[in-house]
Amino acid sequence: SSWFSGVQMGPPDAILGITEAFKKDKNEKKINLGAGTYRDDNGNPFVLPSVRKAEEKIMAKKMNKEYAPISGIPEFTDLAIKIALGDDSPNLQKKSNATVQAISGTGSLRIGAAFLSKFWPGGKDIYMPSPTWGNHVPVFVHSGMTPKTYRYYDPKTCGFDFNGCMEDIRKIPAKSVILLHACAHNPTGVDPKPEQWREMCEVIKEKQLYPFFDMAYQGFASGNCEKDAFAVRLFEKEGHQFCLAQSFAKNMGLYGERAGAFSVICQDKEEAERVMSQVKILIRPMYSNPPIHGARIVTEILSDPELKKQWLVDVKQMADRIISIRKTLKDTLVKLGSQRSWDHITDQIGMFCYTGMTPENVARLTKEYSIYLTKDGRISMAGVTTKNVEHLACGMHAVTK
Ligand SMILES: Cc1ncc(COP(=O)(O)O)c(CN[C@](O)(C(=O)O)[C@@H](O)C(=O)O)c1O
Repeated sequence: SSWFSGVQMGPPDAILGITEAFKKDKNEKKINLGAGTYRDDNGNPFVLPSVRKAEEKIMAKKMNKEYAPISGIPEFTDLAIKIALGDDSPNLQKKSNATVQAISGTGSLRIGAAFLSKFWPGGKDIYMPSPTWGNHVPVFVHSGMTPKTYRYYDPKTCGFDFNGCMEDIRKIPAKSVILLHACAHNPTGVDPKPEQWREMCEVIKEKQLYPFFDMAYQGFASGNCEKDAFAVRLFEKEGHQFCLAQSFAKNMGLYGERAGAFSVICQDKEEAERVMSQVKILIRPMYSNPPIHGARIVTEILSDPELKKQWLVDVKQMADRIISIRKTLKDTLVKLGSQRSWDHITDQIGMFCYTGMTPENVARLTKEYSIYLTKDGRISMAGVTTKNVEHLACGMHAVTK
């Protein structure tokens, strides 16, 4: 027998495996609503004009291919944390942030999980919203932390279970870590309202909990970077120390470039320097130093006022298409005579719509209509276009009436 005869075949990834199945389907009316990757109204991947311009500028500079520092390209990390916290951030003035470049959002979360697993002084439980992004659990489990949940989604309204959420947060033991989606919650598309964020901010401080923000959609949710960073900036203003995972995969369309950043907002500059030194010690044996091209693109865009202006147009264009196709989908379901309420399709925000469809509904949609989505009924709205929305609405109406 061979060395690895004991290795079992593992299941396909719940999200990325959908695309594999979609590719095998021969039906020309097939629709892929699985992975959270933006598509234009012709169903094609979208490279932002601001990204193309930034790449031209980078090529013209004929830069070398030297290693980046372990903590990444310094201009990139400065610009990344600045767009998150805003120009007048008190922590940026004090330089009390320890920010490293990471392998996109997943890599930021993974470094954060490894850091907290080793240095968090409290319990190693991390409280996540229920439901949360499928990959959150393995990222923290592989890093030695124990995932727990707090109520977040209300299946009755397909909206936010604010009361349940607050009740559960109040019960979390002091000095626990709580994971918060900064905007565009995945998979539900349900975000707290500003006044609800204020109450959550209060109770998280009162209960001495440590926020870990995952901000993978800044600018992509509402089309406005400031608006989408509301929760992170509120917590900073209210004096929380927290950590933050950022991704430029969606808001700059840099999926495969893997550009992201991980930050720990510390007490002061001296503490940030100690934390930074330990985060670098974690990174070095993981992948030594990060990829340079994506970080250079982000740096070009965020450091050049003209390119940044173009980017804000590009990201708002993506957000606006999602928002408008939500309305088209809902209106088409109503036009087809569906008796169900589909208000949540337009109430929810960001890449995803948590439709409320059951695994049986999903199985029929895939089998009978070649429509591919995750078993939990989540659809990536980016996969919906004016060309396929009719087919999608027909399928959704047929399986839910
Ligand atoms: C909340 C959240 N956090 C972090 C990430 C990581 O993203 P990246 O490492 O590419 O920067 C995603 C991406 N989630 C997906 O959009 C999704 O849920 O389909 C998809 O890209 C994925 O990897 O699953 C996410 O939705």
